[in-house]
Amino acid sequence: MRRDAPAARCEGLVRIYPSPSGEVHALKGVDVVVPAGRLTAVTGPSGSGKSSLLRILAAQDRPTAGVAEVAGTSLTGLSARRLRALRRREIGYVFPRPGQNLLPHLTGTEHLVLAGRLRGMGRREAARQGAELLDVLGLADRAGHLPAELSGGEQQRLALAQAVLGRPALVVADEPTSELDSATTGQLLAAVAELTRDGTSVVMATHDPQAAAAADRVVHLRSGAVAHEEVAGRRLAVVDGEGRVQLPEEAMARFPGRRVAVELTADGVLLREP
Ligand SMILES: Nc1ncnc2c1ncn2[C@@H]1O[C@H](COP(=O)(O)OP(=O)(O)OP(=O)(O)O)[C@@H](O)[C@H]1O
Repeated sequence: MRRDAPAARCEGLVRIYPSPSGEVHALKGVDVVVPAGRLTAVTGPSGSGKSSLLRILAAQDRPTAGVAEVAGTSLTGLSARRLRALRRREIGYVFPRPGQNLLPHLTGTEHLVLAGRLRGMGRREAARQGAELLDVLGLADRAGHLPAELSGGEQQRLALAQAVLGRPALVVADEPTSELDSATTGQLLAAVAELTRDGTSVVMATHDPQAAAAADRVVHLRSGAVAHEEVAGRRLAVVDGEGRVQLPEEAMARFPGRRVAVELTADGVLLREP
């Protein structure tokens, strides 16, 4: 994969779930770029579509409409077999609960050897890279331990090592710090920062302000659409391909009649109450 290209991107992503009480429009045309070698956080209230977006980027689900690409490959047109192969090679996934990521009867090293084998690596190479990763993530002295002998934070760092082994194009983490306290969250985020410095691309859903603050880019969802992004401390509204922008909630209050007069000025675009 070209490391200057984005690790993943999606455009006009729509996900509609059928349900007995009617359709649920979880994603309503989402455009997101996940830059390579960076941590991108996806935030937003409960039900705003974070997991729906991440499941599609992780090739675990298909969109109803729109484009999703990982490492330059469109996920939408792939057969189930090719999607599975891409997922195995190019995507690492971390679940929210430490126990969901690990098998109770495998040691740290055995988890990493298995992850490497699934990515097509030889046992010896997987063990070598696994040992390197455990060292980077501060788990070298836990290599022979079973998950039950690790703390929640250590389990999540092992899950991260497992997701990163073999350098997939994208690591997707759904609320990986949700069950960790502030100190162990800090250790996990430091581990993520170490990995992104080394070129790993991570997209992480989170409710945790500490985790969002550690990200290079924050994509904030509201009701299935991108409300705004934060890059280098600046809040940016997102204009989609059709020219739609979500106004900040504070700005919505200015337009109770839901109609605006749009004026192009020398230095921008002005929205006024008509
Ligand atoms: N399989 C499904 N079938 C029907 N509706 C679903 C399904 N999965 C999610 N939804 C609905 O889609 C919307 C978005 O859900 P999603 O899980 O993506 O939100 P979220 O931002 O990750 O929420 P949370 O922070 O609570 O995990 C919600 O209204 C949810 O109830």
